[in-house]
Amino acid sequence: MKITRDLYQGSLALLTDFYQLTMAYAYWKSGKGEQQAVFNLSFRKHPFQSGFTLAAGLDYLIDFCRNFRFDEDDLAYLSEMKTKDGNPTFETGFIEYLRKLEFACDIEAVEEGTVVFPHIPLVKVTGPLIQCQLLETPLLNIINFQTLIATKAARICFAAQGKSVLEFGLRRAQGIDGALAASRASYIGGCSATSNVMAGKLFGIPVSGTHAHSWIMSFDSELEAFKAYAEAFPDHCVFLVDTYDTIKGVANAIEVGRILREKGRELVGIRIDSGDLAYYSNIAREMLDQAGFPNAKIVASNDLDEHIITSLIVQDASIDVWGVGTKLVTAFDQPALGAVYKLAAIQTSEGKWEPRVKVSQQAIKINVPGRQQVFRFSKNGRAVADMICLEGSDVGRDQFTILDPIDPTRMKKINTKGLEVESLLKPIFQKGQKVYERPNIHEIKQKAQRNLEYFDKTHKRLVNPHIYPVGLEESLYQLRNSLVFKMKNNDGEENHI
Ligand SMILES: Nc1ncnc2c1ncn2[C@@H]1O[C@H](COP(=O)(O)OP(=O)(O)OP(=O)(O)O)[C@@H](O)[C@H]1O
Ligand SMILES: O=P(O)(O)OC[C@H]1O[C@H](OP(=O)(O)OP(=O)(O)O)[C@H](O)[C@@H]1O
Ligand SMILES: O=C(O)c1cccnc1
Ligand SMILES: [Mg+2]
Repeated sequence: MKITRDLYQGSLALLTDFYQLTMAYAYWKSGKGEQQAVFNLSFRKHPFQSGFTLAAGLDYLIDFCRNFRFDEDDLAYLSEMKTKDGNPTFETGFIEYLRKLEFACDIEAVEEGTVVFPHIPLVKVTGPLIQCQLLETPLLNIINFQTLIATKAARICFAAQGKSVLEFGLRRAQGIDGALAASRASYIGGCSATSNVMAGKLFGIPVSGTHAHSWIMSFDSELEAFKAYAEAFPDHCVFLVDTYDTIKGVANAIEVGRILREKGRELVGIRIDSGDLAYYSNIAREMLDQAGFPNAKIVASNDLDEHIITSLIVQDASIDVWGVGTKLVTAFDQPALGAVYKLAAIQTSEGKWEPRVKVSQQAIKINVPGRQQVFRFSKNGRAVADMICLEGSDVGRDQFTILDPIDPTRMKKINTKGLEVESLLKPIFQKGQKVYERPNIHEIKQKAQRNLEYFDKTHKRLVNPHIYPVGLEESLYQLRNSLVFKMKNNDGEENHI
C-alpha cells in the first residue's frame, strides 16, 4: 500500500480506534493478550438492495498486515498519552510489549473478485487476542469500502450490458485514498479504465479520458478548439460537443473528423455531458453515420448510475461508452457496506475452542459462532448454494440441510451428488507469514467477471433480485440457537420483562 505508507510515513498500526488500544492494554493487564481467538469479518445485508456483493480489498489488507508493527514514533505518542487524572494511559510494560509485537495471526479470506453473500466470513483471523482485536478497525475500513465500490461498479457494468464504463470519480471522491481505493475497486468491478492517473501508476489500471469544457472555452470558437486538440492528439480525439450547442458541436466534430481523415487519421468519438442523453446521442449517431463516421464512438457522462444507464438503454440511446464518476466512487445511494468483525471463538487454557455469540434483540445482529469454513456448491458451472459450517465438518456427505440464520423457514436440502464444491476461505497468512500468491489487478478483474458469470442473471437483476441460497449447516444453526438460549438464561433476561 505504497500511497498510504507515503502519506503516513511509517507503520499504520495507529490507524485504529482508540478503544482497540485500551482493550489491548486491558487484555495485556489481565493476562489474556496471548489467548488464541477467532474473529470473523462479515456483512449482514447486500448494499444497494443488490442480489450479490463483490469482495475486494484483500491486497490492501495483506499490505496492512505485513506492515503491522509499532514504530518508535508511534510508541512515543502512546507513551505520552495521559488519563484525566494526569497519569500515563499505558504502562511502560505495555509499551514494551507493543515494541516487541510481531504479527503472528493466521488469516483466511475470500479472494478478491469473489461474489459473496451475507453472513459468510470474508476474512477469518485466528491468533493472539490482542492482535486480532487491534486488526478490527483497519480490516473493516479496507474491506467495507472496496467491497462496496466493487459491487457498485459491477452493478453499473451489468447495466451497461458489455459496453465500456470509464471511472471519472476522482474530483468527487471521499478524499485521496477514498479516490484511489475507489478507482482500484471500480476496475475490479468491471470498469475499463480510470481518469485517475495516480491510480494508474500505483495499481497498473488503464488510464483514459477526453477533455473538459474549459478547453473549448479557452478558444474563440469550438471549431478552433477541436482543430487545436486534433493537432496535439490526432489519434485520440473524443470531442466534448455540448459546451454551447450540442448539435452544432457534433457538426464541428464531423468537420474536424474530415480534416483528420485527409491526414490519414480517424476521429475516435464525441462526448455528450448534458441535456437529454437519449435524444442527443441518437441525433449525434445519425449525423455521424450520415457523414461517414459509423465507427466514431459516443461517450455519455453526467451524473450517471446503474438506473439511468438502464433507462437510457431502454430508450435506445446510441451510447457506446459510459463515463461514471460521483455516483460510483461515493457509492451515492449507500455510503457504507456495514460489515462487522466479531469474536467467534476463543481457546481455553486447556486448548479447547469455545464458540462465542453476541446476543441481540435483532436476529440479524446475532453473529455466527464457532470456527467456520464456507463451501460453495455448483452444478455445471453454475453456483447453486453456499454453506457455512464448523471447521472439520465432513464435506463428503451425500446430503446437507442449510438454514438461513435469520429466517429458518428458508431452508434448503443440498444433495451433493454431481455437485462441485469449493472452499471459499483461502489461506493468506499462517503464523504471521504470507502464504498467498497475490494475483495481479487484471487477474482479479478477470476472476470477478468469471465469478459473476457463475451466478444466474436473476441474482444480478438490479431491482428485486432473486435471493441466492446461503445458510448455516444444520448443526451450526443449532449451536447458534443453543448458545443464544444459554447466554440469555445466564443473563437473567426474564427479570427485565
Ligand atoms: N434520456 C434520459 N433519461 C433519463 N435520464 C436522463 C436522460 N438524459 C439525461 N438524463 C439524466 O438526467 C440528469 C440531468 O441532470 P441535470 O439537469 O443536472 O443535467 P443538465 O442540466 O442536462 O446538465 P448540466 O447541468 O451538466 O448542464 C442526469 O443525471 C442525466 O444523467
Ligand atoms: O457526473 P459524474 O458521474 O460525476 O462524471 C464526471 C463529471 O465530471 C466532469 O464535469 P463536472 O461534473 O466537474 O462539471 P459539469 O457538471 O459542469 O459537467 C464531467 O464532465 C462529468 O460531468
Ligand atoms: O476525461 C474525461 O472525460 C473526464 C475526466 C474526469 C471527469 N470527467 C470527465
Ligand atoms: Mg457534472
